[in-house]
Amino acid sequence: MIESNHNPPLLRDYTQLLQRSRDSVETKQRINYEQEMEECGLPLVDLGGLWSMNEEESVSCASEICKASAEWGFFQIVNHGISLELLRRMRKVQVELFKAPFEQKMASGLLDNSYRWGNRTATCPKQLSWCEAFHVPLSKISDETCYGEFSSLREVMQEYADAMQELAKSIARVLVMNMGGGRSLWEDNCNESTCFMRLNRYPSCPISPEVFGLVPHTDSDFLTILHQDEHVGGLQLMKDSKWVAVKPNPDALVVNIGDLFQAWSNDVYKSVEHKVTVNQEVERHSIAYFLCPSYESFIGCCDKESSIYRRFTFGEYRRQIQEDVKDYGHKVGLPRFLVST
Ligand SMILES: C=C1C[C@]23C[C@@]1(O)CC[C@H]2[C@@]12CC[C@H](O)[C@@](C)(C(=O)O1)[C@H]2[C@@H]3C(=O)O
Ligand SMILES: O=C(O)CCC(=O)C(=O)O
Ligand SMILES: [Fe+2]
Repeated sequence: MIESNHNPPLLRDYTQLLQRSRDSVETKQRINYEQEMEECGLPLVDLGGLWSMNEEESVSCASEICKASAEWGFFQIVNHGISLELLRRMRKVQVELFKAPFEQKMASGLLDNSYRWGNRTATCPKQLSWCEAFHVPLSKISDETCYGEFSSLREVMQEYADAMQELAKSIARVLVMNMGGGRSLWEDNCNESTCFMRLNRYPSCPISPEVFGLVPHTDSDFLTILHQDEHVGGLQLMKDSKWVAVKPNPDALVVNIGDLFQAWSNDVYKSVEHKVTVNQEVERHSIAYFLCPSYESFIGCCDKESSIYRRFTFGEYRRQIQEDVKDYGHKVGLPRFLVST
């Protein structure tokens, strides 16, 4: 593939590393495995029940959310209250943004300098991500100076972030109440300035399935709401020690539990590993909204007596991840914070 001037130079930068390991058994096994993947339907929750005045309906909807969070760590939601018109408008500006020349995305300070691409610190092919992203702190979304010539982005980003914030909080409230928790955990610590929004683009990839779109990871937040591409699949998650692919549902958003809810619930809710594969012919877009607390917030456990994780702040957690990515090429995550280690 000739890398057009809006694509990051992924192939050029990855070539050496790939050539060195092309013949390895590990790479060959991984490629065979990817080609055999089947699609699955995630638990589907109709959020209509949650907004309903009928108590039986709202109790049953809440219990579906909690069951899926404990058994899958992932579910899809319909009737979520976010208009299709807003989702499409946001997707349209996202597509336009990524069409900007690579140099401009890299160097013009766009969206608080939040542009990232690939993983050039990787030491083996399984650490390579074939993607570019803007990982934007919500505190910067209203700041006009972040947008440069993309000033029309601001209004829709703000509208999208506000809508996602409300939705994420409604789901988090259900999960907290189910464990008998009060409002203190996140109502006071997560707000419109502590969360993140990540705009992802996975360019078509001539060497798929040799590299991932996004390497296997768990999210480092309370929960994530994902608006994935309506037609192009690629998201896979771990279920019963096997990778399963998520079939795109144009009417649904995908919700997944992050590390912080797993820690807070003492492993009742599961922060499940997921990854993205790439496609030889078509590109894929997605937007993730991460519900996060402020860096100073302590992530305790709802049951302080029997907590399996030590208390830590979100800032401490993020720093440890960055250190581990630097030292080992990947995130270690919650196991680092177990009381017994
Ligand atoms: C190299 C890495 C950065 C990352 C953790 C990881 O080991 C693998 C995936 C990355 C990711 C993607 C989703 C989220 O944006 C993120 C915060 C996460 O939890 O996993 C990032 C991590 C990061 O940027 O620190
Ligand atoms: O693009 C996707 O489907 C998933 C993205 C993701 O996992 C993330 O941004 O954390
Ligand atoms: Fe993720």
